[in-house]
Order: sequence, then C-alpha cells, then structure tokens
Amino acid sequence: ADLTTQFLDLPVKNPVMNAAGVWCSVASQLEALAESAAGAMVTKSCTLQPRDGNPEPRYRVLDGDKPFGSINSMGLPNEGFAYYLRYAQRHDYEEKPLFVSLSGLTLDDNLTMIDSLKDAVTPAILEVNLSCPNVPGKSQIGYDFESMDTLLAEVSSGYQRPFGVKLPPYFDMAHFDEAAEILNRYPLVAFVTCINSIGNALVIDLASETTLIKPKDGFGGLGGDYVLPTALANVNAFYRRCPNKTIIGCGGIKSGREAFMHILAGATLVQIGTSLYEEGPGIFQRVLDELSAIMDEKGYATTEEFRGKLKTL
Ligand SMILES: O=C(O)c1[nH]c(=O)[nH]c(=O)c1Cl
Repeated sequence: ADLTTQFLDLPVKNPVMNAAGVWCSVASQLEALAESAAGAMVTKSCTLQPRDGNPEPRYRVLDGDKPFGSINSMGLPNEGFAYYLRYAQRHDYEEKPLFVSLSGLTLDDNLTMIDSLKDAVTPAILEVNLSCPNVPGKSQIGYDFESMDTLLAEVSSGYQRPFGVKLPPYFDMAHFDEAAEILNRYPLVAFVTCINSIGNALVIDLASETTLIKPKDGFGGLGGDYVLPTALANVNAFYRRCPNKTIIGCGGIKSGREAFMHILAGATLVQIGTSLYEEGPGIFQRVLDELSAIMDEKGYATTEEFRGKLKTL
C-alpha cells in the first residue's frame, strides 16, 4: 500500500512517528529518529530551563502479565528549550517533518519559548503540551478549560502561525463538547493530538506490597494496551467535533492493527510511545509493514480511503 500522507500542507512519507517524550530527549535519540523509518518526529516536551525531573524509579514497563503497558512520572526532565531549538535549526526537513513540543511551567514561559521559536523561522511544527500529569503541584491545563482558553488565545496571538495541542484523555461527552468548543474558536489550532497518558494511575507490586514508581506516592501516567480504547474514543470524538482540524492519534499503538484503528477513527498521523520505549526505533518499519499488509488485505491503496470511515451499528 502507499503510505504517503498529507499533514496540513506537508507531504509525509508515512503516518507513523514517536510520541513526545519517548526516544527524543537528547541529540543522539533525535538523530536516531531522523534516521529511522518514522515519517515524522517530535522532541521531548521542554521547559524554558533544563530540568532533572522526578526521583527514580519514575518509569516502569508493565509486561509481567497482560495487558502490556507502562507507568511514568518522569516530571518533565528535559535539556531546556534552547537545546531543542538548536536541534530544530539543524534538522533535515527534507528527510521528515520535525515537531517541537513545549510544556512551559507558566503561561509566560510558554509565550517566551513561542516567541523564540517564531523568530527562529524554522519549519518545525509546534505542539503545545496541555497534559503533563507528573509535575507535582501542577494540574493539567487540558482539565482546566478556562486556563486552556486563555493559553490558546495568548499562543494564537503570539505565534500567529498554525500550531497544535497535545490533549489529555477526556472521559465524559460534556468534556468532549466543551474542549472542542474551545478548540474550534482558534483557527490557528490546526491539529489536535489525542491522547497523552491517562494521568495519575497507580500500579502495585503484589509481592512487595509497594508502588512501582517513587514520585507522587506511585501515581503516574498510564500508557500502552491499557489506554487504547480511551485513545480511540478521544481521536474519534475530536474528529467528529473538529471537522476543520487534523487529528493525530496516540495511545496503545504497538502494531499495524492499532495504527489502522487510529486512522479508521480519524487520525492522520499516529504516534507511538510505550512500545517505542521498549522496542526502539526499529518498531517504525515493523508497524509500517504491518499497516501496509492490513491495507493490502482490505483493498485500501492509501490511508485517505479509510481515514475516519469507522462504521457504527
Ligand atoms: O512526566 C513527564 O515528563 C510526562 N509524562 C507523560 O506521560 N506525559 C507528559 O506530557 C509528560 Cl511531560
């Protein structure tokens, strides 16, 4: 099958990329993504200043029994905005698009970073993270509709170019409606990435009767198989409610099957997190081959032919 995809006005070799935060914190990882089969890539969500993040253990893969997944409370460790801006200025955009993810600790920090990104005049695509669940004392902007509205207004007037947002999962129709109503008031919000990890889950080790991770009494963001149905729901909910925006799907993708489901639900690109963390950048070619085989089997020549075509009963 032909996996070439159009994202906004950009031709992309294929619809598969990494999820922000996974395999994208330092130059060596970013270079590995640039050399991988991924059709696009995104940098680790950054803050204005470098951050160490939360104490370890702060990431655990959950693969002892089914389902496969992960829990993390990294706490936004990153090299600081200037580091990722420097990478964005030396990235080969002919090879593949680069997204820059920002997660400022304050609105001012976000606006400062956006100002520099705008003046740097790079083709990098801005993904504003509204959904980090792991900074102690910081709630997720995506769950505070008033501050989300304010941030989108400020970023729109500051950046004055199309950008996107990374949303937390929502679990109520009224929340899908309210979030979409806000997003639809900002035409510069060109894309919406659903979902970030399901925040503040708790995984327990039975033998030791202890939490698996250290920060926040063991509460952390859930990824992997656990979140696929919620991810698909959020992709489809915003696909239905934001007809003028592009949806990027993220959550529970570990093979061509889940990638196909995300596209069927309305996603244009799909992001891989937990499975990339565990398998490494070789996963992209595997998922692409699997997706292509499924499309061949079903008789779809391009992703366009089935994107958003989920049937209801
Ligand atoms: O703890 C993190 O760094 C983190 N972890 C996540 O699962 N999502 C995020 O957006 C971030 Cl910023």
